[in-house]
Amino acid sequence: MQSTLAADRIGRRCGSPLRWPVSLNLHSRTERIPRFINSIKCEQAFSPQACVSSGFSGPSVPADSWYASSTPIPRHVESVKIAMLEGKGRGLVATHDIALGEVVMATPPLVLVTSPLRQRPSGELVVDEILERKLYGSTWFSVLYDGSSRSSKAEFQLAPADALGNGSHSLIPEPVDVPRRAQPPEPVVVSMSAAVKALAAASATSPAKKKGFLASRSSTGRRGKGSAAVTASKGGQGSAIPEALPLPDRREQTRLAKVVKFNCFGDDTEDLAACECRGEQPRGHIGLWPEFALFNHSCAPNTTNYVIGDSMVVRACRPIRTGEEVTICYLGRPQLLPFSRRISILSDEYGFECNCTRCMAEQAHFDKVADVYLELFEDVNEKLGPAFLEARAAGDLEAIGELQREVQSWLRRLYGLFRKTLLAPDVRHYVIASLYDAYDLLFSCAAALGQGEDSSSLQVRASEGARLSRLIINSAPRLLAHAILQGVFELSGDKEMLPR
Ligand SMILES: C[S@@+](CC[C@H](N)C(=O)[O-])C[C@H]1O[C@@H](n2cnc3c(N)ncnc32)[C@H](O)[C@@H]1O
Repeated sequence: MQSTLAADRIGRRCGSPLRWPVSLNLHSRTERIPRFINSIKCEQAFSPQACVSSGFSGPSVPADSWYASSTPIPRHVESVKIAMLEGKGRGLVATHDIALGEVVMATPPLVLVTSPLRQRPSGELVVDEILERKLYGSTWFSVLYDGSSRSSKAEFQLAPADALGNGSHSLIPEPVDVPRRAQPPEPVVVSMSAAVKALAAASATSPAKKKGFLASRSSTGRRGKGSAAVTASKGGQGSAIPEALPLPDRREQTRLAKVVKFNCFGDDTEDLAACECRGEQPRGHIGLWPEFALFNHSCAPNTTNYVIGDSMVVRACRPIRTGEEVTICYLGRPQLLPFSRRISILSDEYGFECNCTRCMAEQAHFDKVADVYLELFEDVNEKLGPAFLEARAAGDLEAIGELQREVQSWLRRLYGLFRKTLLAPDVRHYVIASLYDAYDLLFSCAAALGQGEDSSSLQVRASEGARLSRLIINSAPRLLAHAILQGVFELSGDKEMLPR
């Protein structure tokens, strides 16, 4: 969930694609968006209406208004309810059949720290805001997961949206036996300079805070990076929080920091297409959306999520049946890492062994292709990718051609193995998703060499897949491997991706 905190380290430790930001190697995300949207929807203008008619709208939420102006997004939590799930603590399950593209949840933050595009503020700022604004008085902090199994057993239910009025936000979970209604707290926005001052004052008077869980993780050097703004509720229980609420003791502060670590969500950008429609500048952000924090993880999730305005919006990316668990992916970009890397991140950073269908499928067949696959992955990210960037900067077309041939030969070897080992199609698709960087590199080589779209050469066929993948990444920054696969294999056709 705290992709911000994890991702910084993942890049260094695993040599993940974050080291070589493939998705930024040709254009920035913002620059690419209109280009790829145009390429797929040339018959439709890119407008709020186009968004709505192309599947952005959910039947139960009037989503068209979300994209027309920078109006607040109404809270929507009715499609899911809390359930106890074996081995996972609590999770969210569908209360009705959910269609592809339907809004599963739209929920406001308890606290949100924003920054300029492609800068993610540190999670420590979230902790600081919680302390500074006395948000620790919110009932949420007594029920959200804090790393202890006890916390994942706390029973409560989501307050119905209609009880709170249209456009208002509950920051209060409903205890199971004692239904409670609360007035929504008014959000406040403070400038970063105020937040930084408060931070300095608080750290001077409260040494304990520095020792908090996140404080010990400040080696990422992201704390306070760039200018940022903070949106927070005035108090987790609205006016119910007494002004004189004492600062939590050191132990409780450490626990609060853990709640932030396990439940915060951060990204480099908000949804670019939605921002364009709403006339807003996309921002980097990190925040705590308590209702959203109840989703468990899957490496092949059935939803995608992104921030519009200040709200976290979750949409189904495949049909979901009543009672089925609704999942998100905690990994962000590392979702395209090979299985062995993913499970170690989830275990190290999030404290659980992932046994989602994708991990199980890959685990069962992985040994058949593991060596070649991991070698290729390393080679592309550690050697060939950086070499391409260098060659392109130097205008060395010969070197680019050489790199292109090298990636092609890697892929031929791997596909040869696929054929020999009769890898199950679903596993093969998952493995190919993790080869996104290799395809992206082929596309980049082809583009740098000025190779045309009409050629039937491998690199151009591969580039189609890579372009589709990019399209999906751009329109849903929380990228989904299975969505990419759907795009690549259903639109291009599976065979098109095979080297000949
Ligand atoms: C943001 S919380 C999700 C909600 C949490 N299950 C609860 O009871 O509050 C993240 C934590 O949920 C658990 N979790 C999430 N996805 C899981 C999965 N696929 N398998 C096992 N545990 C999972 C892990 O303990 C993880 O650190």
